[in-house]
This record gives sequence, structure tokens and C-alpha cells, in this order.
Amino acid sequence: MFRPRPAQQTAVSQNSEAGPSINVITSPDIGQGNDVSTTSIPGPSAEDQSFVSRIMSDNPYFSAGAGLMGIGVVLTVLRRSVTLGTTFAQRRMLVTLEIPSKDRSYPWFLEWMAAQSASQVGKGKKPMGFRSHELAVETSYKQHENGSSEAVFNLVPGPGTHYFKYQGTWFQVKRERDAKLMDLHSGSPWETLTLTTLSAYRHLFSSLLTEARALAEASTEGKTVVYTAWGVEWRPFGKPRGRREMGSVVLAEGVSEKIETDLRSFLGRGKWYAERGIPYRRGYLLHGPPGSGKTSFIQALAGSLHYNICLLNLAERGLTDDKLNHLLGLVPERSFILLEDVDSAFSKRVQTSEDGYKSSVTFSGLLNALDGVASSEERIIFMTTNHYERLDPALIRPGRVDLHELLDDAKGEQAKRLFIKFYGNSTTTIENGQEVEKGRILREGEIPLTDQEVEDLGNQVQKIIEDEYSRGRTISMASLQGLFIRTGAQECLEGIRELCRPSE
Ligand SMILES: Nc1ncnc2c1ncn2[C@@H]1O[C@H](COP(=O)(O)OP(=O)(O)OP(=O)(O)O)[C@@H](O)[C@H]1O
Repeated sequence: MFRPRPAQQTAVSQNSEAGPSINVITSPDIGQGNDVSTTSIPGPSAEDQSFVSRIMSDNPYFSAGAGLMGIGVVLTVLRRSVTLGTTFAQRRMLVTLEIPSKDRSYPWFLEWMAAQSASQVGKGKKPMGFRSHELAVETSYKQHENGSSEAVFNLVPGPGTHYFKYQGTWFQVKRERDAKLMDLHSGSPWETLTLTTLSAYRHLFSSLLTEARALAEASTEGKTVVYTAWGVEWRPFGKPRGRREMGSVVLAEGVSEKIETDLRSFLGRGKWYAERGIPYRRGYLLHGPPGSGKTSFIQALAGSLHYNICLLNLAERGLTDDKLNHLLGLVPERSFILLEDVDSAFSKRVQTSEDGYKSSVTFSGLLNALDGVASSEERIIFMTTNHYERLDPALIRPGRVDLHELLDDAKGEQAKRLFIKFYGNSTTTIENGQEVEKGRILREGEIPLTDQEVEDLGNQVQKIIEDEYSRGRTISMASLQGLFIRTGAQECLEGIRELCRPSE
């Protein structure tokens, strides 16, 4: 039976060693008998490559793609090595210092940079300046001897990258502002300064920061810094103020000396307190009518002892017992804590203020904060009030308030001393921290009085005040000061009686 034979037959067989191979069975022309020849094509392993390369060399698209891919790989490797190399070099050769805006050295550094460029400008040189196109302005006020002040504009690096040279070495400063993060206390955006220089000069960081700190301290030297509470921390309020000389606050005889002596003796007894396990703190309460010199005296006393003042307003919005406690535990060194008008802080608390606000410091919270943890750290608290009678006895018991002192309306001899301070021929000022006697500056058209004339007029002032006092009328020291500023020595005598008021 005739069986038609396929002209060509393909079969796949398993090549035991080299994997599957394709056997192509080709038949010779019909009529040439049954001769069958078999050709074997190699499998994908060893032979695979020649197969792939054949396809690639035969196909121009494949070969071009492979070429491009190769270049891409090489470039990626190169790029990566450059990045790694740079990072490595940076790590080995450069050093960076980060100063966040929360750190105390942050304003010091900016002030230092401003001072560097300003001092160079002053000398008529090119500003030291930093190489930059992004500047920010810091305005400060310079006080002249005659009391007038002038605004000084200092250019500091704004957000961006800047370069400057310090002790012959280049530094890069990057000032970055975070648009999303905010300093909740100051309300200003979170910022970071990053200083970079060569590793070999890393020691210059500390000398640069030391210089910046010294500059900041020099600007407060001989001045009193007033701190106020910003959230849970103390921040300087305005520029440091020139010290007020003690003699400029005229109190009734012996009062000033009594408080000063008490405080000085306390300051020298830290060891004594520690040995007995007594908390090292002292409280003072100055009470009396408005304008009797309570705040002025505390300022002058702080200046004379080279102390600063932490001013706390108990009725402040957002102040809670916890915050108060925290703040009193973090008072900057050599500072008095000043609580003004302590009475009103608590009478307001019961009521609600006009805008419906209620402060959340409680009376017991204040007592706890005043007592604090029994610490060996020095704590000096001054409180003032116009209404002594309204104070809760718990607030002013010994241990919380150790010295109560009345600063009253003007007494006769007190008014005379103030008069002589204003119209006498010499006046005391503070220069380089020292009290210096100087001739008084006369106002325009004023004829100077002899010492005897000043004394006689002073006696008359004393007599008027005593006379008024016997009639139950008094005048505050602040009103007298105002009168002496406005009028001449003779003229003021007439004005005193008018300013006297029935005493409360
Ligand atoms: N005893 C004083 N000697 C010299 N100046 C005084 C005296 N008392 C008040 N003054 C002047 O009056 C002004 C107000 O004084 P100060 O604020 O110290 O008074 P105060 O007693 O704290 O008033 P208040 O109770 O209203 O807070 C200041 O400019 C101060 O110079």
C-alpha cells in the first residue's frame, strides 16, 4: 500500500547532555530511495550564546540597543562612582557645623557676621562681607552720649549659600528656612545655619563661636537684660538697657540701704543655706502707691549687682501652672524674678477679662512654683503691688516673702533730695560701670543756682510737702519727677501744691 511520506519531518528530541536539541530530518528528492540525513542544532546553553549573538549580529535593532544599553550602564556606574567619590572626599576633607535657630549661638553668629562687615565698613575698607547675592537686614540702634539714638543697618546672610573668609580660611554658610516648621514660641520659621570648611581647619569653628559669644556678651556688658517669658523659655525683651544708677531712685531714708544690705548678705551665704538644707532663695515684696519707685528701684538694684531681670506677667494669656513652674525652674543665671502687681493677677483671675479670656494660673499653682523643688540654686524673687491689703497671707508668708517694704508717696526730705538731684550743680552718671560725678547740663536759658540757693529751695520743697502731708495730701515721686522735668527750680515750687492729692 502506498503510504505517502511527508517531504520533510521535524522532531524534537532530548539530548541527554546538552539539553533539548532540534533534529531536522530532511528527505532527499523523491525517487532517491529512503536515505534520511539528520542535522543537529545546539541547545540554549553553550550554544545559546552563539545563537543570541547570531541574532544580534544579524539584527541591526538588537545590536544598536545592546550598544546603547552598554553605554548607559557604564555611565551609571561612572556617575555613581563620582557621587561616591565626592561624598567620600567630602567626608574626609570637609567638616560641617549645624546651628539650629533654637540654639543660643544662632543669633550670636548672625550678629558676629553683621559686626564683621560693619566694622570693616567703619574703617573705610571693603566690607569683609560674605560672597552672596541673598542678604537680610538686621537693624540695631546706636545710643549716642547725648541720649539720641541712630538706626544702624547691618547686612547679614539671608537664606541661601554664602562664603566668607575667617583667619585666612574660606567658609561656606548655608542659611536654610523651613517653610513648614515654625518655632512656636517666637512664631518665626525654623531655620538652620550650616557652616562648612576644610577638615584641617575644624578648630576654627570653636574659636569663631567663642568670638561670637564674646561679642554678644560685650554688647550686654554694663547693661541690664530684661527677659520675658516666650512659651516655656525666657527671651531677652528688646535691647539690653543701660544700668540705672542706685542714686537716681530716691527712697525714704534707710529703705534702699536696708534692702540692698539684706540682698548682699543673702548672696554671700549660699554655703550656709546648703549646709542646713534650706532652699537658697529670698523673696522681697515692695508695696506702695503707683509711681513710688518700686520698679525703678528693682532695676537699679539689679544693675548695681550686675544682675538681669526676668519679668513675669501672671495674667499672661496661655500661662498655665505647668509653664509657670517650668519657667521658674529655668531662670537664666544672675537674674531676679520680678512679679509685678501680684494682687491684680489673682483678682483678675476670678473675673473674666473684657475679651472673655481667663488666665489659667491658679493661686495654688503660683505657690507651688514659688516654693519650687527644694533646690540649692539661688532664687531671688521680687514682687510688687499697689494693694498690700488684698494679698493672701499664704503668698507673703516667710519663706515666700522674707522682706516686706513700703515705698510710699514722697516724704518731705525725700522730695528735697530729688529736687537737689535735678537742680543741684553736679549729677551722678554711670560710666564703665562706675558712678561718676559730673557738672549738671543746664537747660536753655537757665541761670545756674549756687549750692546755697539749691539748698534753700530744697528746704522750701520739703516744707510744702510736710505741710500738705499734715493736711492728708500727698504727691507721688513720679509726679514730682514729672514736674521737675517740666519746670525750672523756682517755678516748680508753685506747682507742687496743685499736684498733691488726698492720700488713700
Ligand atoms: N523714688 C523715686 N525716685 C526717683 N524717681 C522715681 C521714684 N519713684 C518714681 N520715680 C520715677 O517715676 C517713674 C515711675 O516709677 P516706677 O515705675 O518705678 O514706679 P512704681 O512704684 O513701680 O509704679 P507702679 O506701682 O505704678 O508700677 C519712673 O520714671 C521713675 O524714674
